[in-house]
Amino acid sequence: MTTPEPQQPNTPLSDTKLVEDRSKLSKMYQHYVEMKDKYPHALLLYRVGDFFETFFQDAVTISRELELVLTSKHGGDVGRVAMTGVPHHAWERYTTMLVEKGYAVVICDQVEDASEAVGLVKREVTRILTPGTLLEEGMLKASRNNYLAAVVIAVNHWGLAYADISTGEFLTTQGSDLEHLTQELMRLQPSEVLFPTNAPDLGALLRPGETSPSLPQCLPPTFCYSLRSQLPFSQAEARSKILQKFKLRSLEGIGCEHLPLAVRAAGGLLEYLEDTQKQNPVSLQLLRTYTLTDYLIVDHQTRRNLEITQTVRDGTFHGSLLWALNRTSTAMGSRALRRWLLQPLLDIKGIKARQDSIQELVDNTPLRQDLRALLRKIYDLERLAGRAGSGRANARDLVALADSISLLPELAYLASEARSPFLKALQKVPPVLEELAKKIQLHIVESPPNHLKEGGLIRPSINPQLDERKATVEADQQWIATLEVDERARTGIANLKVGFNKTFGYYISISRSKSDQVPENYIRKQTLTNEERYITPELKEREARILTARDDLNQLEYEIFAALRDEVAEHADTIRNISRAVAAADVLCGLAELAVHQGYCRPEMVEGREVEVIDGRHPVVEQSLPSGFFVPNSTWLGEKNYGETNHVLRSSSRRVDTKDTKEEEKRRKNDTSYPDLVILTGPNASGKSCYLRQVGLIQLMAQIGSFVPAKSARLGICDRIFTRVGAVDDLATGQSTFMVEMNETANILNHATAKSLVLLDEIGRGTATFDGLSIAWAVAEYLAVEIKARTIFATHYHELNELASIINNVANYQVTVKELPDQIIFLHQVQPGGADKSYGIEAGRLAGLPAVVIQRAKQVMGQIEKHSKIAMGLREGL
Ligand SMILES: Nc1ncnc2c1ncn2[C@@H]1O[C@H](COP(=O)(O)OP(=O)(O)OP(=O)(O)O)[C@@H](O)[C@H]1O
Repeated sequence: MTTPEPQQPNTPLSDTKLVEDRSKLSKMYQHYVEMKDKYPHALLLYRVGDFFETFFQDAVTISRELELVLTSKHGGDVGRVAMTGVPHHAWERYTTMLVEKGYAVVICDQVEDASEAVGLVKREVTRILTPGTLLEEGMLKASRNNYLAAVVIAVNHWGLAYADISTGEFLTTQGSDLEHLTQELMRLQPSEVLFPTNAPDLGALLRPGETSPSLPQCLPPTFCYSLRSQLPFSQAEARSKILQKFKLRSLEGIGCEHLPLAVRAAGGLLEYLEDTQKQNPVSLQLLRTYTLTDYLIVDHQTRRNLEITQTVRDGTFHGSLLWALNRTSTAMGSRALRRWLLQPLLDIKGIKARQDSIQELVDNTPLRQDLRALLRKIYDLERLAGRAGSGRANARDLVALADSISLLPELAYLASEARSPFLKALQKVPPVLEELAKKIQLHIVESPPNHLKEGGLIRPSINPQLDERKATVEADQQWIATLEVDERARTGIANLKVGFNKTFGYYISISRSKSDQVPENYIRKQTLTNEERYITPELKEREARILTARDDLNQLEYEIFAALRDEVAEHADTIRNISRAVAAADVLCGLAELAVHQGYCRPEMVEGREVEVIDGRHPVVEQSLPSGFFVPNSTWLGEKNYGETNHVLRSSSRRVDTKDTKEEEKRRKNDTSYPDLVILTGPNASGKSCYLRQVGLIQLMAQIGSFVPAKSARLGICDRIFTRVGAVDDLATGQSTFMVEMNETANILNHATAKSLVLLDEIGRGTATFDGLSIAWAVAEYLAVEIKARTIFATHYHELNELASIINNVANYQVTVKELPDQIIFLHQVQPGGADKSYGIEAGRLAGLPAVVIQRAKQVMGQIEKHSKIAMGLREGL
């Protein structure tokens, strides 16, 4: 903790610690400092009239972060205090910016009417916002979950729990390999991670990039970490917290009774939610335990290299796989598709169930189109239920919820003939929800205002007391409305007006030239340049009645609304269950639409290891190129008898033409023996990387149950997909390009199995040619012989083509080009055989290297080739 520097005289106080004697502060600041003491690590927004003000150090931080003017205000006998503020109606916008920057924000609001307060206005903390505990619509991204995670690490084991309080999801797991914990956090991309510690910075929220010695190395520094006390994370505390929250007697039923670290993480997370959401406890679904091995493991590198949710180049959504596949119609659907893509399945039955639904929707175009048209009208039921469940929904939320629920019977009707289980799940709409929707529509006006305490929410004839109060207010308002006409007639003053302002209430306004004509019962209240304002005792009496009646009316409306919201809250889980079914149906409708429009096929999922793709395409590049420009390519991998039956592909470095590919395809029909490892060679920019990624993406798409961009496909299940693509310096951790490459390669060799799919692009490039080639050779050999993982190894080391003649389960493929006398044409076709040239100089020419450099490069290459003994040496030596 740093000691504050002494303050210069006359500069405003910018640190509460500098206030030596708090009694010298004015009353309000004393209260402010008291509150700030309770939340030293958060920014405190303190309501003063129409503003949320911040003082002392928070004012300095906020003015810097939000680029607001830093001013100061008299704080009592201590002099001036640093201050900045935001208008109260805009708090959500400013808070969102602060939370996005990784700050926790505490809202301290006025909880009594300032005009009725005796002494200091009563203020209380009404909301604590941290990155992982947001519920407000404007603060959340519709297309992705907002996860809060909790991590507990003990010797050789870890526990991880996570929740999205806006949708109610709550899951926990436990593992032993710390690498898996890191990967799981990278998959979830939580907005905030809780970590128990005994360190003195307890209670701090570390923003992304900020470090603390109490955080273990395996936790990626890219997230926000809230450092919490150990106690709620202890086994006994955590267990009882879970039992109490879900009214359970044992954890056996939810599968974590024997997973102490999973329990500790989940309990600690619940305690944090209780602590930060005191005013409105969040509603969560029953905790679920999951196992990492239930899903295809796609590590962070691979997810990045395959550009699943964002591109590598600039991190944008546009150009990612999710972008190419997303045809969903609802926010729930787009979140679900994202989750599916980040957690592909291993279970063939589960995959086939999704495929069956897609097939049904592909075959039945009217059903697909009708469902999609209806889904587009459905709001985010999942998050609406979440807000209602924790008492934060406003009247517009309830109307949106009711409108969406009332579309569900129509959805059920459309799905009534459906055969596949995912669509059948839409067939049952719980009657209680229909009743609830009707009740909301009956009670709340069609377009209610945003504010809940200013009336205008409830329809007439719902509550006799409410109608009565409304009638009184209306009668009095009517009296005032006719007063103007009556008084004009009575006084003969044609420009007499009745007006209202906040300070004086109702008044009668008369131009000064007519002031000698005012009747006797008028009492002068205010004189302006051109007019005089008067009141009458009767007018004031009416005014008092109107104001009190209106307050009562608004209060009663609010109470009726709140009771209705509580009723919705009781059914939050039911709404969420049906919204999960809607989300899944939406994803499947979208995937079916995509399959139809992009000409995808249903892959046959098999128990074996084969990866057989006929005329596959890259799902993203295909959509980015003009129609018909993408050249489809086939893939054959993963059948163990390869070497014994195959002779064609083992003839290395052979150039083949299209006829050979056709023959190869014909031969393949009767022969299921495919290599495990393919050495893929070809000129620069010919399409090797694209092909490599295409194979990975097709496999991944198949394991989420989607159809795939190919003429046909037969695919065995993969346990992991690994990629090693491109070379990027990891400056943040001080690792060189080559070290990053070697670390990633080591990870692959240590974790890949015969069921994995390994995609390697140019291993060994970042070092001297001999070292690089030797490493590449040894890595390929290890993968083919020791692990027998299905592998595509793209390389410019043509020497590796020799492996095919030495190892049975290795084959050579090349991406072909057409060579003309003074240029090459990229055919982007993958064919059997190995390439013997890279045409790198030609690529340099196309990129615009000066002609003299190209000329000189050709000369140098001629000489090097003459002297090179690399290939010969390897052939003889190995
Ligand atoms: N099958 C294909 N059909 C049409 N265009 C393709 C195909 N494959 C690749 N391309 C185009 O060729 C470009 C180069 O492809 P890619 O980056 O895969 O080449 P590469 O062989 O890996 O090159 P290098 O060895 O220099 O890394 C891509 O940007 C893509 O637009």
